[in-house]
Amino acid sequence: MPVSDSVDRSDELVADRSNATSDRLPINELFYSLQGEGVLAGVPSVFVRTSGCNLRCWFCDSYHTSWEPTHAWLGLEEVLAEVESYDADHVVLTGGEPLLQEACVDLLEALDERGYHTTVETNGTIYRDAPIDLASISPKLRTSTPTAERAPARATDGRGERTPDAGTNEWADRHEDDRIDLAALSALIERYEFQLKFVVTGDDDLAEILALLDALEDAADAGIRSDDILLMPEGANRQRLAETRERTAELAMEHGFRYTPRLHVDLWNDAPET
Ligand SMILES: C[S@@+](CC[C@H](N)C(=O)[O-])C[C@H]1O[C@@H](n2cnc3c(N)ncnc32)[C@H](O)[C@@H]1O
Ligand SMILES: Nc1nc2[nH]cc(C(=O)O)c2c(=O)[nH]1
Ligand code: SF4
Ligand SMILES: [Mg+2]
Repeated sequence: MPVSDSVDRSDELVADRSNATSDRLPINELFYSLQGEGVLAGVPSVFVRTSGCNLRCWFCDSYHTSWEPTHAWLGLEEVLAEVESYDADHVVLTGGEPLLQEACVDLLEALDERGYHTTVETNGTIYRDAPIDLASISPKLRTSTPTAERAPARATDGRGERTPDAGTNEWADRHEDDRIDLAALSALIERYEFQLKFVVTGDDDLAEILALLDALEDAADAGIRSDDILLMPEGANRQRLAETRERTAELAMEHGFRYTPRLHVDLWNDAPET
């Protein structure tokens, strides 16, 4: 279900409380696929993708929810009806940053009441109290921060007009300031079953991952097992994944962490709604 029918200024999606507190959600896409990442990789799932993000990773594979957010505002009942039209037990709420949206709590409660297993894909900067079966947390490392050299990439099919420097200067500082929130991360891992899924661009990321895990273990009243930590190769398309996946797998083995593939990219490259 392609629902990207309008373009909002990103600030409005992050800051507009009147929308955020309504029972409507800015939906960028809603589709049925296989969970492509993490401990539930391979599980048939309905994906509900909200628009709007408080960060701007240069590599974001969901450009139209972050750098140039597009969406339709759908009521809770409309979202539920669409979800229920698929024969699936698992729902993945993602974005953009889904936990920006206050209405996501009502959606998660309604999904829980209907017996769905819910995964929330989040960058870990926002905590909300909701029936979440798996908090799939992907804290952003400093190599995610946009710079003049690392600007948002164009999809291989040429979708979207992506000017290489779109918003880079404005967002670089904001992204760097906001990407790690130890209090939010602690609250998430204390309250929910979780996985910590790090996007790996190269060897330099590991020192930061290890330091963050140390800081989080000190801050949170929850244990972190190596099984909870997943390294995922950076790559929005097959070509890029081919460059990053082998080294990411080696790093996972060196440190006793899990490796997660990006099954949907292997299967469908960077096609929308997959
Ligand atoms: C688009 S994000 C939406 C959820 C949330 N904003 C987040 O970042 O976790 C969904 C997942 O895709 C990952 N991701 C985004 N772009 C990627 C890329 N180029 N390569 C690998 N993973 C990527 C994110 O780290 C996250 O785990
Ligand atoms: N198939 C598939 N699996 C996914 N797992 C997490 C995704 C996301 O964008 O959050 C995602 C996605 O976009 N597609
Ligand atoms: S936090 Fe998630 S949605 Fe936001 S820019 Fe980064 S990868 Fe994209
Ligand atoms: Mg995705």
